[in-house]
Amino acid sequence: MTVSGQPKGGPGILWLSRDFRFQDNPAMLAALRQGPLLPVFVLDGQTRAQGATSRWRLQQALIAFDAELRRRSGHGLTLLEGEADRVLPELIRQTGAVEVHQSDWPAPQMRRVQDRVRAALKPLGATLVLHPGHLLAHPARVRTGAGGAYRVYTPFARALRALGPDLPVAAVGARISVRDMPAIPLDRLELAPDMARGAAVLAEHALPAGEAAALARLEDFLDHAADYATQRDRPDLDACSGLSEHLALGEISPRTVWAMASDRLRGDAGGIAKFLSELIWREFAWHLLIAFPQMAERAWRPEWDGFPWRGAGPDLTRWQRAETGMALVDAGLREMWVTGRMHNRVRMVVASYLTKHLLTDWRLGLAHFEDCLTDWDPASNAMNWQWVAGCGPDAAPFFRIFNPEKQAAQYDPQGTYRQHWLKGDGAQAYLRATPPRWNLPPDWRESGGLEAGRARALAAYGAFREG
Ligand SMILES: Cc1cc2nc3c(=O)[nH]c(=O)nc-3n(C[C@H](O)[C@H](O)[C@H](O)COP(=O)(O)OP(=O)(O)OC[C@H]3O[C@@H](n4cnc5c(N)ncnc54)[C@H](O)[C@@H]3O)c2cc1C
Repeated sequence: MTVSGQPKGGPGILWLSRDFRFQDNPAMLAALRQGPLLPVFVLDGQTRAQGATSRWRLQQALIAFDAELRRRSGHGLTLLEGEADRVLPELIRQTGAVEVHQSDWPAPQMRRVQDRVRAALKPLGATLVLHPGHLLAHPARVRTGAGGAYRVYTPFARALRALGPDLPVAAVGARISVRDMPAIPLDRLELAPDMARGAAVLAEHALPAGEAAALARLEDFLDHAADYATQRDRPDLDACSGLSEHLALGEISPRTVWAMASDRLRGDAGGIAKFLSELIWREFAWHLLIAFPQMAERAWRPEWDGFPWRGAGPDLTRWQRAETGMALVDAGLREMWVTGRMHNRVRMVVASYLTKHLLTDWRLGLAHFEDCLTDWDPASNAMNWQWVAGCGPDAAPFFRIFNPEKQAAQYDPQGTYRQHWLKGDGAQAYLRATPPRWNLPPDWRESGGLEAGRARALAAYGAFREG
């Protein structure tokens, strides 16, 4: 065993999977204490299994990180292909390093890879050292009185606030020493060749990637956060932070976001306080996923495993193609297809429509979001889908069925958002971005059926309850 933090003379291997940043990055600091930094990204099966859009966004994160690394050191990121439990031991043999440092991404798929890497490093006398960085607080800190996981947001949030999130660590220096290794050139990387919509459309509408963009976005949001609490549910306004994809990839740490937002709390009339409580929702999602790693596959409440969800079929296809005929639902799905983003309020309406009016299995909706979102996050996606479907912890009850028309009237009162995506420039962009084989009509068509869908959902729920 080696003691982390002691210089060994070899390079300090930093195995990146998320957390592409130079601020608040304990794993990078620890690797730098070993010697010159050797930052490695391993293009493995687990990465290729991600949805196409999040792979595309990951590529943007890698490019931005590599550019900043070159600015600070003159050398780039080492990109290698293969399974991490073969690639990393080989790197250990080549370099003589004895530790691999990683910022922990506590997703079940990464846990499996980490276990395999640990086993492969052991015969070489090398170790995998995991560092915090993806969450506000180390998961072991926030426990119930009995030492278990919370199941309800409010007591979880209270406990986290009482303990206080961990503090960010010092930023890495402006100049660092980086070890250059033969690697796949980043400009040859094509992480999402299978993306069903044109990457060009996504590139045109995507937000800038990288740590500098994340910090600028946060600063800008904090300058205008006063109205966040009252306007965050309005998809027609630009009231939200847009930070989720930066957080999903760790281009900024939640601890930095918390610290910078908390500094501005004084004098704020509730906007920033509400924003901090949303950040705790992200933390709660990870808390749940760590406690229940099957959260993306199985209902949190086991009794819901027997609910008669419908599988794939024409309803799902129409939903995926934004052809349901429900204005707010189709507008949201079009927004996601073109930009890789969807407003939170609209996500709830879209998910409710699929799982309730169309009685379709929430896992099919979750998979479509996973394929289409630039901010895909396994914890937030699974928690929210289960929340909407009614089968998760602290979930909205199944009989709470969002009415897309009422939601639209309340949250898009002038119809600007719907107009843009169904008839305006957004509609044109959407039609350009859809595969020709979908053969979509040029004009969006409205359809009815809300009441029938609601009645069918309630009847299915009633029969399910009666057993
Ligand atoms: C069905 C469904 C699926 C979702 N899938 C994802 C996903 O894959 N990835 C993802 O990051 N978010 C997901 N969300 C949560 C939420 O919609 C997005 O985090 C939010 O829209 C991001 O925009 P923003 O950064 O401007 O948010 P802001 O309103 O500015 O909120 C600030 C931050 O708080 C966190 N946050 C806000 N709302 C939620 C929430 N409901 N759950 C968890 N964290 C939240 C995010 O990190 C966000 O960046 C999902 C929501 C629903 C209803």
